[in-house]
Amino acid sequence: MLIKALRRFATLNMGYSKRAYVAFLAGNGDYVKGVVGLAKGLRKVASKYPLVVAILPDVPIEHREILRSQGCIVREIEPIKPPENQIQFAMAYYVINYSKLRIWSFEEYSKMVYLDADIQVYENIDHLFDAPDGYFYAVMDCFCEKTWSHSPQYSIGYCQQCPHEKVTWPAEMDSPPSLYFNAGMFVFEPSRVTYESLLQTLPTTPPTPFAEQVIDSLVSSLVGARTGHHIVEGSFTRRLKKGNPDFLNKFFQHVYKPIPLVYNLVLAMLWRHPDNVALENVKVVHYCAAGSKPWRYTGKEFNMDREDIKMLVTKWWDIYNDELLDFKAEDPIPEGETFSRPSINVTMLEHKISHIPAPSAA
Ligand SMILES: O=c1ccn([C@@H]2O[C@H](COP(=O)(O)OP(=O)(O)O[C@H]3O[C@H](CO)[C@H](O)[C@H](O)[C@H]3O)[C@@H](O)[C@H]2O)c(=O)[nH]1
Ligand SMILES: O[C@H]1[C@H](O)[C@@H](O)[C@H](O)[C@@H](O)[C@H]1O
Ligand SMILES: [Mn+2]
Repeated sequence: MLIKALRRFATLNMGYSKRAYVAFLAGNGDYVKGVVGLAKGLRKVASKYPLVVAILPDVPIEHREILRSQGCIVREIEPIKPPENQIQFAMAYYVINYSKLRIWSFEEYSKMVYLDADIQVYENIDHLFDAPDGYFYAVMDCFCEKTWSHSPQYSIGYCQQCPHEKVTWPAEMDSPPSLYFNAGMFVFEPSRVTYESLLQTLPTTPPTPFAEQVIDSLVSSLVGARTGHHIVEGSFTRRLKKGNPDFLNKFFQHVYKPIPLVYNLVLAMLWRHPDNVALENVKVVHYCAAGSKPWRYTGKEFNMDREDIKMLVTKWWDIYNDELLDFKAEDPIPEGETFSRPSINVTMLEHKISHIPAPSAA
């Protein structure tokens, strides 16, 4: 009896101590290449933890097989369809991203690092798992690109990456918006309670254009600052003027801890805030700028002919094409991954990641 109970405790405890990276894949398009590249990249930097891929039912069997053959743990998830009012506001392209919320239900893992399929990891980041529990860690976003033209931040030229030197937040617009993270990479703790709360909060959350991560053409006309359109006052427009955060940003607002941008280099930082970026220190690159997905890269889009971009695209392909990085039968079976104790001192890590990076120290 006692032995049985102890065994059960040990199993539960082992389950609790599991850690993994997690990516998200939808559709039958070419994003599967991104996930394959990511799996190989994580192998190259000798990550100790497996890559779980949360896939929607529309991912074809052949793509699932490719992922398994690359050592990924494939987990099908049910799509999450946001309420109608949110679909009409969110950019269609991002609507599938609500399904990402399912990863909070992966409770057999105590901590996970989410990575978009258009991310590559160039240096080992396993130490992120040792960050103190109870927070949501991610990198602060940049508001300078056209994709942000719907936002009040963009309309007045304000960016949290250089809040003081360029534009200050106008007093008539209340307090400045809270820190906003890019949801392409984050460290989180799966939990049923959080998961249920996320799903329950979703229908009551005001619609936003970056879907799970705010606002579209109607909204930008409501904001009106740039277009000169009439602003209809109301609680909705007041929220917009403050910078209505997208769903995850709003949900985790009070536990969000910014980490240095080396953990998620949003490519536009290279031309929007070059002083903040020391490319040689960057560990994780997010190919999110228009035209930068390595598997679709042509070099023709705006800024895509830059030398640093060409170098980063080549670097991605080198990993993707490297057969030595393919998963081999003798490689450890990822499902068994657990950990025993933190590999680095937690206090050191806390110090390392809990500050907002100074512009020159990125
Ligand atoms: O056809 C597709 C399109 C997207 N995706 C998945 O969805 C992710 C998000 O798409 P992109 O990477 O193309 O988009 P961005 O990087 O511009 O998106 C950012 O904003 C989004 C808002 O919904 C999400 O928060 C996303 O994680 C964040 O990085 C992809 O990485 C990929 O994992 C697919 O699997 N198939
Ligand atoms: O948060 C946003 C979002 O991820 C967009 O898709 C990307 O194009 C932007 O550059 C980024 O700031
Ligand atoms: Mn992305």
